[in-house]
Amino acid sequence: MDRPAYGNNDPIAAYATPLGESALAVIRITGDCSIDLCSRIFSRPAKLQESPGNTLVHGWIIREDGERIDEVMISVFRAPRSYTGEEGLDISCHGGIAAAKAVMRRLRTAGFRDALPGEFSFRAFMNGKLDLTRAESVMELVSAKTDLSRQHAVSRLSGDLERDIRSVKDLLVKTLAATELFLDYSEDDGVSMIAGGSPDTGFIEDDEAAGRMPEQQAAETALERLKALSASYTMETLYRDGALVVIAGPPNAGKSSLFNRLLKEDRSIVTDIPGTTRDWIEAWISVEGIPVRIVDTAGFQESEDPVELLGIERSRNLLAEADLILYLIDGTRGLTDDDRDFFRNTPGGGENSDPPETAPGILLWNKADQTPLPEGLAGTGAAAVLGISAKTGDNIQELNSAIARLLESRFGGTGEAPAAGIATERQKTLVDSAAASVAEALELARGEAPLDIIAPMLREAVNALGEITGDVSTADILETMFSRFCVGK
Ligand SMILES: Nc1nc2c(ncn2[C@@H]2O[C@H](COP(=O)(O)OP(=O)(O)OP(=O)(O)O)[C@@H](O)[C@H]2O)c(=O)[nH]1
Ligand SMILES: [Mg+2]
Repeated sequence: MDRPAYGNNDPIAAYATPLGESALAVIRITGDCSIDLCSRIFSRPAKLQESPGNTLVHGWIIREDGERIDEVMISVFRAPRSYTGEEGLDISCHGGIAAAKAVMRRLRTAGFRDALPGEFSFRAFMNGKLDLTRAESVMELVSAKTDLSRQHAVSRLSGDLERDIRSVKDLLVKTLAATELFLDYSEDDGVSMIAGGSPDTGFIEDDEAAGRMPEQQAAETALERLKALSASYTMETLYRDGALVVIAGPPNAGKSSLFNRLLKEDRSIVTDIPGTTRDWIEAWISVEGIPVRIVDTAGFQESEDPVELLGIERSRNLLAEADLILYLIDGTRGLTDDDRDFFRNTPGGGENSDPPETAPGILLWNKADQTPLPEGLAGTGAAAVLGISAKTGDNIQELNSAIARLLESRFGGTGEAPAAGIATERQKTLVDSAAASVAEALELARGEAPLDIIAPMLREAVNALGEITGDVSTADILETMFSRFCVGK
């Protein structure tokens, strides 16, 4: 395979921690002769050169004239027992911009070049330390927003997805091998090359009736598993990217109070003056492990004030983008015609809204501490109705569960505990392409098409799956993928 423009095993260096005031900063280096090169700018060169892998060495990074730059601890890694599979060092220097930059400058003069984005993981892949699904999960882990998204990324990093993909691939290889073997015999002996063959060729066992290909059951199982993997993608995007949940409703209903309650922080201004919130305000929260971008909006009301009107218009625009709407009413005032109209006319309002795929809405009867939710409040078209108190926190736990369940079902969840599935657009495209090829192969077999037309479809599917793990990959694909990583990873 051609190597991408990432180059060879040059000694490279990168900040592994953000540049800023902190106790420590870590600079990673890897590549040919990196230990030797680093020892030339280190106060104890012999000690560093002799250090076995997975040990720590204390000393100073020094200038050419011997002046000390910073006191550091160096973790030594020897090939192949390192993240990249090459020899390398993690230099822990003092935190703060000046110290880390000075060490980095010194490394450049010693012969290290700055690493490109993803270059460390790229080398790990090239040296067989990670397959592509694991390499991708490294970035997912770095950007995980909640504990659950971290768990899913860790599962992929541990190889769960890789194993799953490889086992589906094995099923297809079984069908492909049997099909090709059958083709080889057919060519030699001039027997039927139609799927399933004809019973009198003697090549087809009794259980392989016409309209079937050899080892067809394996291909059928593979197709089912590919479909399930493809369906897992939307749920994974929910855990990875999160969802937009908008709090809307009439003025003074308690929207900002609810926003603060969900955030567990007094962020949005609360007063008893209707029209307090004029522009929307947002924050990220975790709702049962789902990252949620929650937005507090201006209450809908007639107004002459151009600023308030703009705020209301922005609120309405946000509703169109929302994945879920929390429509809050003031229970002490009860449900008004305007509230019913909201569920009838607004995108997101009710099952019969048009278009139907817009967000569901939960009707929240707030201030239930003063006026409890009346029984049998029906006919609103809301996906759920709950009495809550933003002030006392009553029923907020139930609200969190309702939000999580509705988001999961909107993102294709089945109600079962989520298992880690496919996580990137790249994986999804390849899984879909493999599924399409297998489906076509099965369709052709059912139509008793010749096996020499079917075999290439199976091969395409096997190749697509190989591309997911990186067994089959081109320089272009690798370059595009790793360049999305951050520097130092
Ligand atoms: N009793 C009671 N009062 C509440 C509750 N939630 C909010 N309030 C009060 O209702 C008033 C309005 O609350 P806000 O949170 O500012 O309402 P809002 O919907 O953001 O109002 P606007 O920004 O003006 O649209 C405040 O005086 C709150 O203290 C509740 O659950 N129970
Ligand atoms: Mg408000």
